[in-house]
Amino acid sequence: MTHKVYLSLGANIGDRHAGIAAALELLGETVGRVVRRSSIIETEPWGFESENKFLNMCVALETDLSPHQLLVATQDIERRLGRKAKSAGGVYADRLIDIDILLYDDISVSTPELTVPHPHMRERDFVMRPLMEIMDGNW
Ligand SMILES: Nc1ncnc2c1ncn2[C@@H]1O[C@H](COP(=O)(O)OP(=O)(O)OP(=O)(O)O)[C@@H](O)[C@H]1O
Ligand SMILES: Nc1nc2c(c(=O)[nH]1)N=C(CO)CN2
Repeated sequence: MTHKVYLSLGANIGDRHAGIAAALELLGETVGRVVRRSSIIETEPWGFESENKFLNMCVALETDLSPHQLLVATQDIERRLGRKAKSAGGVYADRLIDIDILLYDDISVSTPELTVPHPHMRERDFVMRPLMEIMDGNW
């Protein structure tokens, strides 16, 4: 059974374009087919102070993974690309790559590890601008 998912990608340190390109490649290998990708935008850090601007984009994929399998896969990609610490308690930090699960079909998930739709997506311009570019009106 194939599911449609929307992800947000962000990077604000290192070679940001290379980080995003590597994440897209690994998503294609381990998650599923990338069916749409937004343009890449440069954005000011949101929710924390840093002099390092982000590159952000959104992608739509078709996947056979369950929501939790998808979270494990995206976190594995973050680790493989050198991301060290996870955020805790809403305190953000610079990151080589961040992959957030925005939407998974039309379902809601609410577990300690995973909340879908992503709880902060609507208030984040760096998510909504690229997402609107690639949404096909089914949400
Ligand atoms: N929809 C989701 N997508 C990705 N991670 C999620 C989601 N819902 C809950 N999480 C949890 O959030 C934890 C923190 O993830 P991370 O460090 O990437 O947060 P963040 O991206 O800095 O902050 P935010 O969650 O506000 O975007 C993860 O370990 C994961 O279990
Ligand atoms: N501009 C921008 N700001 C952020 C971002 C991000 O991807 N882009 N991610 C965060 C934690 O998920 C916190 N702040």
